[in-house]
Amino acid sequence: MRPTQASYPATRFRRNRRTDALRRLTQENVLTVNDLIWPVFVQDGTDTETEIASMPGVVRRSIDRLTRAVAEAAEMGIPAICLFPYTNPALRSETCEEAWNPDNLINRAIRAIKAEVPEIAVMTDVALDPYSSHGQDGLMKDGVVLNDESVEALVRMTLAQADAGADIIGPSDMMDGRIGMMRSALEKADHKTVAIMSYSAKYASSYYGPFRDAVGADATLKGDKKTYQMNPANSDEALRLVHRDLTEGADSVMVKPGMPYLDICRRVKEEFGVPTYAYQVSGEYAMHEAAARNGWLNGEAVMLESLLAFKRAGCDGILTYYAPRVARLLSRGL
Ligand SMILES: NCc1[nH]cc(CCC(=O)O)c1CC(=O)O
Repeated sequence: MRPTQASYPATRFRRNRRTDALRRLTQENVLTVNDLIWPVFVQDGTDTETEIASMPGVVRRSIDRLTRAVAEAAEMGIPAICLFPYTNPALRSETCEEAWNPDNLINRAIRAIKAEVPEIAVMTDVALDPYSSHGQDGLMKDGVVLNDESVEALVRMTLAQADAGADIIGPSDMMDGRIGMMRSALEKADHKTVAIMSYSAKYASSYYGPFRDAVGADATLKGDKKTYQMNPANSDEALRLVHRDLTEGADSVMVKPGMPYLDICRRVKEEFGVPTYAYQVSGEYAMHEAAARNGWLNGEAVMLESLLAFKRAGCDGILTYYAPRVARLLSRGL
C-alpha cells in the first residue's frame, strides 16, 4: 500500500488525534486479553511460594497455589499458560531422565490444572535445561551438546507431557529435526490433537538471565548456548527456521526474545501468515520493573505500550509475565 494524502493544509493529521473518541476510532491495532499467554513457574511443596529476586512481582508456586492462580487467570479470560519447573537439584543429572518421568513436577502440574481449570490451554516447555546437571538444553558428551540423541530425549519428554494432558507443546531447545520427530511420535501415540508451538527463532540472548535464576539453571550452566540458539545478528536465518518447522508440522511459531526482535516478528508474519507469537522474556520484564520500581518509568504505561508494540509488529499473541496484570487492567477498560 502506498499511503496517499493531500498536502498541508488540506491534510492535517492532528484532526484524527484531537479527542479520545477520534483517536479510538482511528486506532489500527488493539491489545486484548485473548492475546496473552502467561508463563508460570512451579516448585515442589504444599501451600508455598518463592520470590524470584531478579523478577520482582513474579513467584514460583507449589502446584496447589499455582492451580488457584491459574483459575483466576482463566476467570479473567487469559486463554493459555505456559509451565516451567524448578526441579529439585537432587533430581538433575547428566542423563536428564526426570524430564520424561510421568510423575515429574510438570506432569503433575498439568494434571492438576487440567482437572481444576479445564478451559485454559496448557502449554509446556520442551528442553532439558531444568533437568540437566550442566544447564544446557540437550544431552552433552565431551563438552558438545548432541543433536540427535537430544531429540530422542525431547520426544520422550513431549509424549509424557501429552499423556498428562498438555494442549500445546513448546519446544524451546533449538535442536535440528525436533519438530518432525515430535509430530510423528504424537501421531503414533494417538495424540493427534496436541498442538506444537515451535520456538522457531530463538536467539542466544543475554535477556534470559532472570529466567535461569527462576528455574535454577543459572548456577549450573557452563558456557553458553550459541551452538544451537541463533546468532542475534541474523534475520534471514529466522525465516529459514520458521519454514523448516512449518514443513515439519508446527502449528504456530514463536520469536524470542520479543522487543529487541520485533523486526523478525514482522518478517515472519509477512512471509508466512501463520499464527506468530513473541516471548517478552524475563530480561525484558526485569528491565521494565527495575525502571518502574525506581520511579524512572511509568510501569503501567510502558507495560501496555510494550505489549501493543507486538500487535503492531504483526504478532497474534505474546507470552508475558505481565499477563494477569494486563488482563486486570483491560477488564477495567484500561
Ligand atoms: N530452554 C529453556 C528456556 N525456555 C524459556 C527460556 C527463557 C524465558 C525467559 O527468559 O523469560 C529459556 C532459557 C534459555 O534458553 O536459556
